Amino acid sequence: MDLASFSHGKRKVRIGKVRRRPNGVNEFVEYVVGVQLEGATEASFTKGDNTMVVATDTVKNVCYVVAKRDDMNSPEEYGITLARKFLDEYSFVTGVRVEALEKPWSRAIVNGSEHVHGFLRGGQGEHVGYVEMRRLGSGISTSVEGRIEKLDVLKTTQSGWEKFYRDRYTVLPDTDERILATTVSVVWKLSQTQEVDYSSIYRTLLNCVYDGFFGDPKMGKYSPGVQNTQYLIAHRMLELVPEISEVSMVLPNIHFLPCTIPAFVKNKIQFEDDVFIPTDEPQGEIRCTLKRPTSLRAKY
Ligand SMILES: O=c1[nH]c(=O)c2[nH]c(=O)[nH]c2[nH]1
Repeated sequence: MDLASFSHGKRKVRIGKVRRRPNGVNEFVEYVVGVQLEGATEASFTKGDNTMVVATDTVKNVCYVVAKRDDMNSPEEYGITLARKFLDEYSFVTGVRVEALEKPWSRAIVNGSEHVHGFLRGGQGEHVGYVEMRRLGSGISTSVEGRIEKLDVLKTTQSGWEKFYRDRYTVLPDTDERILATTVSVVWKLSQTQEVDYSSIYRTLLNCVYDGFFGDPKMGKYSPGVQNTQYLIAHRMLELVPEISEVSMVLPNIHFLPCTIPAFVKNKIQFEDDVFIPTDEPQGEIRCTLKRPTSLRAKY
């Protein structure tokens, strides 16, 4: 029997970090980190020989050592520093995969002013950095992905789903008026990993989601379907951020059903796009990946 693939590490390493600025303002970030190490550790699986295995407890400790030294400005940067530390420290480790997820905390506003050291669990989704670093000849190869996860968004109008394919199994009527709700997941690949402002890219891409999904604050923007809205958001992301080569999005369509329960019908109460029944499942699931055409890829 062949041992086809193997690695080991720690997941769910939770780290909180306070940056105390000289002006008395404190910043706070919380990360949840996962690390997998690759190397010649077959013997620990096949023979119980652990001599070349960095204990997962040590892996966890290294996460905290790097958190002490790194500014933790973005999950991507922290992931790069952490992956590099494992390769520098352990010559027998050949590859590292790091996932760092930033939990959303936002500064508290008290009586209209930003608090210097108070934070609220904020609801703007989660920012994840994913780094793979491997020894390659005498050098090191690095690939970095950023992600937005668990970003719940909803709009109460300016959404429809019409003129889709119909057959004898179709019951859904056309509509140009519905609630559109989803939990946004985006993954973007970086075509360069040095001198990248990962936080700024994250904020720009988050804004692409807001802009593409909600549209103008007064007017909104009509969505003819999750497919088109998703495509336009990903397209705008690639237009605005030259450092990314590829964007993938997964958008569930979380259905809010018109409330037409028998009590409504019996009492001649009309549904007027007002009372809905929120549902958890089933959900539509719409996916796409957009890549920059090869000829237009930035040359780094
Ligand atoms: O935006 C949508 N895309 C679909 O593919 C679909 N299918 C469906 O039943 N409702 C919707 N809505």
